[in-house]
Amino acid sequence: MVNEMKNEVKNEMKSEITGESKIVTNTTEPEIEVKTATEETGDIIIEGTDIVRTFKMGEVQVRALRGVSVKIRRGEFVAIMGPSGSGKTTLLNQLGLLDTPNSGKVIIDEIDTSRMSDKEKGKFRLHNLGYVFQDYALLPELDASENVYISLMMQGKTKEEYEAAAAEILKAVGLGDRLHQLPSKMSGGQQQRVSIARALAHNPRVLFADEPCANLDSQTSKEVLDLFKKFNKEKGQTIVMVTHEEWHAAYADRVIRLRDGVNIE
Ligand SMILES: Nc1ncnc2c1ncn2[C@@H]1O[C@H](COP(=O)(O)OP(=O)(O)OP(=O)(O)O)[C@@H](O)[C@H]1O
Repeated sequence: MVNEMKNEVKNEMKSEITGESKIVTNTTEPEIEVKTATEETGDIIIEGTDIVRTFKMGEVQVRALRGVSVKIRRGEFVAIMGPSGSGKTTLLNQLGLLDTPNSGKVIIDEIDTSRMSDKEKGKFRLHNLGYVFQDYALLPELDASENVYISLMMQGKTKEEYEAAAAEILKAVGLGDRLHQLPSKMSGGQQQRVSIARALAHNPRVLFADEPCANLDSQTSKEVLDLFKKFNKEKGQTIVMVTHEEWHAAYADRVIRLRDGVNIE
């Protein structure tokens, strides 16, 4: 069953990665100012410099990012915040190598990713980065464990290794008793936990989360954010999370705020 799903998974991952399914209606041109990382010389894991991303929509050019520079330190929990259309997802996608900027650089762990081919980027993402999306992006035909270990299979781990790793991380997110449950039998919060387990199973250098609580009620959102905080504090997991909820900022060490031409920090 899992083997049969591999191609489908690859295609789904591809469309997730390319953002092909995203519907974009906002054609305004936001101006952006960013509360950039501090001048501290801590251990920088991500350095984005002068990132420009422009989208063409027919005759209209949407300048989503107008030269954004950010530094994120290893072990930091950073929230990217700002009003709708201010470029939060676009910035996350550049930092997470899900999209390519028109100009500017993204350096991850001293690796200049602008020199990578698409294939190299794909491999880098698979082995080094983890993603959580607002719609969970789980494969409905696979149970929790299979959803988690499919990317470990693709990385070439043995059956013993990937089954053990999936069980361990699902236990860590509080789903140790639901390894073989299908997503359709789970609540939204539980599905998001599976997707967090999937994102963390290979110990990524950075976890990227795009509005992970957008479809969850406040209590479940709190549980998901508590989980992020736990992995951040206990494992030193670097997390970059897009959110528009002000109360989520309290979970982050720092906020990168995008706003139409105004730095409100
Ligand atoms: N693929 C695309 N094609 C055309 N325009 C796009 C595309 N992606 C984003 N944009 C535009 O770029 C700008 C920034 O979009 P982005 O999704 O990054 O903002 P956001 O801050 O994440 O917004 P929201 O909070 O509503 O998700 C918007 O004007 C948006 O319409």
